[in-house]
Amino acid sequence: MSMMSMDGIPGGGASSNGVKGEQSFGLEHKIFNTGNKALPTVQSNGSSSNHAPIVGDQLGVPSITMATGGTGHVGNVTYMNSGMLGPTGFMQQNAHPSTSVMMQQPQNGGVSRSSPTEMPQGMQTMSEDSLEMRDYNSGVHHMHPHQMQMQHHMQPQQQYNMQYHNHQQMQQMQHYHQQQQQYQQQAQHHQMYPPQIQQQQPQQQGQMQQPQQSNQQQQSSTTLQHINESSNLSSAGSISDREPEQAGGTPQRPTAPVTTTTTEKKSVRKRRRLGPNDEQATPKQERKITEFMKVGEASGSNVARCLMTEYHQNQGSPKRQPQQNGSNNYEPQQHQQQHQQQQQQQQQNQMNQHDMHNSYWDSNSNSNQSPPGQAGNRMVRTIDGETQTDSSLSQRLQNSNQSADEIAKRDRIIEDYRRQIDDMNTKQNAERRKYEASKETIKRLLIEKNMIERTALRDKISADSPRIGCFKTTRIGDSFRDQWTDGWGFAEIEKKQEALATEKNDINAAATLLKKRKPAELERKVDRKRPQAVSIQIQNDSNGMQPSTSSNSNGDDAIFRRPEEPKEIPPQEYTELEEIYRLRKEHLRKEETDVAMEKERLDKERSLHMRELKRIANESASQFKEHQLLHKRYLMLNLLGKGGFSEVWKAFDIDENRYVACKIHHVNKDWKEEKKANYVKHAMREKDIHKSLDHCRIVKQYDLLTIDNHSFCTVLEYVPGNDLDFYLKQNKSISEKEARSIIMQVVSALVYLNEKSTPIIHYDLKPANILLESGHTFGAIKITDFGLSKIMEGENDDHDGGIELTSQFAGTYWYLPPETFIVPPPKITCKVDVWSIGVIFYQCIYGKKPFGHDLTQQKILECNTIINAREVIFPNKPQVSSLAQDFIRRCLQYRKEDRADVFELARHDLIRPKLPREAKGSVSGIPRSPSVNREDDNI
Ligand SMILES: Nc1ncnc2c1ncn2[C@@H]1O[C@H](COP(=O)(O)OP(=O)(O)OP(=O)(O)O)[C@@H](O)[C@H]1O
Repeated sequence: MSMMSMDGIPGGGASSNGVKGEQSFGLEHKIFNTGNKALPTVQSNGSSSNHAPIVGDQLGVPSITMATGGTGHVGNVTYMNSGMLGPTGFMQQNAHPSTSVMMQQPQNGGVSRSSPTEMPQGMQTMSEDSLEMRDYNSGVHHMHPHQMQMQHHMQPQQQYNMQYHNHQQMQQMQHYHQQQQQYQQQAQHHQMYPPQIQQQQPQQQGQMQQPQQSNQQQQSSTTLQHINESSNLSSAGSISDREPEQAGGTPQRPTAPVTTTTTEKKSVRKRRRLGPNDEQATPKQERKITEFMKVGEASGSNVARCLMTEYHQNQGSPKRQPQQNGSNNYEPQQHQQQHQQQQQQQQQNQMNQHDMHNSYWDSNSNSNQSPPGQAGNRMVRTIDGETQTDSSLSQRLQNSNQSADEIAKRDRIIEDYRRQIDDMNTKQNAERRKYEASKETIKRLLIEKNMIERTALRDKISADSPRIGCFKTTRIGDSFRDQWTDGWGFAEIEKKQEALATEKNDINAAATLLKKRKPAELERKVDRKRPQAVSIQIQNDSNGMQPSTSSNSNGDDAIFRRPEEPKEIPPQEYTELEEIYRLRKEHLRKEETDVAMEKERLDKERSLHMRELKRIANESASQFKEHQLLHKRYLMLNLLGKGGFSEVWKAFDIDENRYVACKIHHVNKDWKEEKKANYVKHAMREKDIHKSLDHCRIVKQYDLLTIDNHSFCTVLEYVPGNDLDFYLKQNKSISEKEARSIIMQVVSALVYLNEKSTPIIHYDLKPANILLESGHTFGAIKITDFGLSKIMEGENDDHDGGIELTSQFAGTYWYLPPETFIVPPPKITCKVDVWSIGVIFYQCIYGKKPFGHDLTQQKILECNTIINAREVIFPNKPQVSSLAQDFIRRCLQYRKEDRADVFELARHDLIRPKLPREAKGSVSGIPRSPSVNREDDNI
């Protein structure tokens, strides 16, 4: 935290009403900047030589501490948080964080009481002579920032030195007096020149101010001319180290010229920075100046501003200029107004002074009595020996000049900042335009891509329809219905199958006949033990003797006669034919398998095709088919599916650059209000529950939007693959390993739901709500659809406890446990989901549901199928491990009290993490499932 302080700034002598500053006062202003607001507090304590407290703001912005003082009295003005314009109208300035500035302006030889011991160590060590850099042509000080910074550190040293060399300075005053008389004449001449500094802001002065301006220009010109002509300050003055109470109203005048020694030169060099009014301060007048300062707070006194301006001139980087109300906004116009006011007040003051030209800067003087001052910081002071007013006026002129420089400099800096801000705004706007344009481009490309995909899909559907089939609207009774009609693909397969069947029959027949014509020797070889009668029969057959079917055989009966038995063929021929028929049968079997597989593929294609046709029909009927942009963010791409009261769209989140699934809930306009309210209630509950969930096996819910009076949308994580239901419809069943992998993940999600402070029952676990990320069953899954889920709020989730089942008979019956069908329903627990897991596992492995597989929901209800589902029966095929069967059995326990809970499932040997053999049963405190023998695990 840095601090800047100005000690010894004259307070009373420079008052705007012309009262000479003989007062001693202590004044402390503090502005505690809280964010953008500076809260001024004014303390007038009358203390002398009060160094401003080192106060810093917590925001790392330098605080400015200014101390104004009369003779030996210092009024401290502390501004915190880098305000540039304090409550008194003083201009404040940011300091470099490492910069501390102490400026003194002894008043008419008065000496600040700042003691060396009070100075920070670093402030006492700087050389003072090397830092001034003046532009003699312009009369304006230009200092390298580094030099300015060094000056800041130098001032306390000067102050210190002045206190110890006042007596030498007194001796020099006589000499200065003589010089000043010459300078007065020159100054009167220079007064006539227009000030350069005024030319910097001519346009900012109003028309009404023109007369004052010209006057002011004269004043400034004087100062500037002095600066032009003075490289070193010729100063003399009544610099006194008297204590305030000793200081009289009139400063002591030097009595005789004194030859300046080297030591004296140094001392003069040190003291030249004392303010002109230091000695004039008296306790009596302190009150007045205090009042002035108070007035200055309101009006922004000229003197205070001059002092502050001088102070600011020593600062390297004016940055923020708070308004008088304390805000830290950049206000160059405010600067200019202040500048104008300042100039006017200066003119007023200067007009009241009759002998104001007693001092000037002698650019050509190399007088040793005028030590080279530091630019900006050095208070060049000449004293005419007659009045203190002259020197203070001269000082004020200089201050005014410096103030004008500083203001102009600040204006330039502010202008720079403004330009930078404008540039940044322009860049930002350009970036924003680019961003918007890229969003538009992404949107356009996505729509284009989607249109291409849609077209391709529709083309494919159209092309596939004749082969696979399509829905045809047919009249059934009074109504029309879409009925499925298979395409030629199925007919072809049928034909193939028929052809194969015919061929198979032919081969079988031929093979049978061949057997009958089997040569006897082959027969004998094959079956030597064959009974004689059979042998004779064969011989008869081979001789063409037909057994008579009727005793009465005549020509008319010939057509009814049994065909003659084929004659025996030679063994070679028989063997060849037999081989041919056998091979043909084998081939037929292969062909039959191929056709069966083709048929299966076609069936899958058909279910996909049917789903796609339905989807396209729903998509075409949807109000979102035209790539709507919901909430200027979610670009609707294509319909994923339609549920009971909702449709799920694949969308692209333009803000987050990701695909999402937008589930749009529609409230039917024709519903009764009660039903609407109930639906919305459920949807809201789904949203609330889902929103709180964050698990890798649960689809995330990102957002909820209202679309119109009848629909709203939940934005969900998009899962690219199909759901398990569709997969099972396509593949009938999956392997136990794959099923176990899916169940393991579902259990993991359920454990998460049950570990929450208020456990959640999903209540609608089924293959359709298990999404397969990769589209197949050997990848990750995510569960979704919390539309029927329930929170176990305030309920005890033990075996006997549970929550009321408020929505009985909602859900999918094949997957719901018996207790949900009992009327009235008992309390339900998370074991509802455990039952569902058992059904899903069973269905995955065996390709059918354990209870009511072929029944409709309605039938299940009517037949009390689930209420009677007391025991699960496992088919012989496919072979399933006893572990898996045990797992299913634990899930499908009829009584919920006997059923495993989610945590027990997680501990089941089938799915629990496999640990090293030696650690089994002891790690993580998970006991082995007692009813299962791991040796049986043959998965
Ligand atoms: N987050 C998602 N990512 C990808 N597809 C999804 C997502 N959520 C749902 N779907 C798909 O959208 C379709 C419709 O989903 P929805 O949940 O509405 O269907 P449902 O479960 O059959 O209907 P209901 O809600 O009436 O039970 C399904 O095919 C489902 O696979």
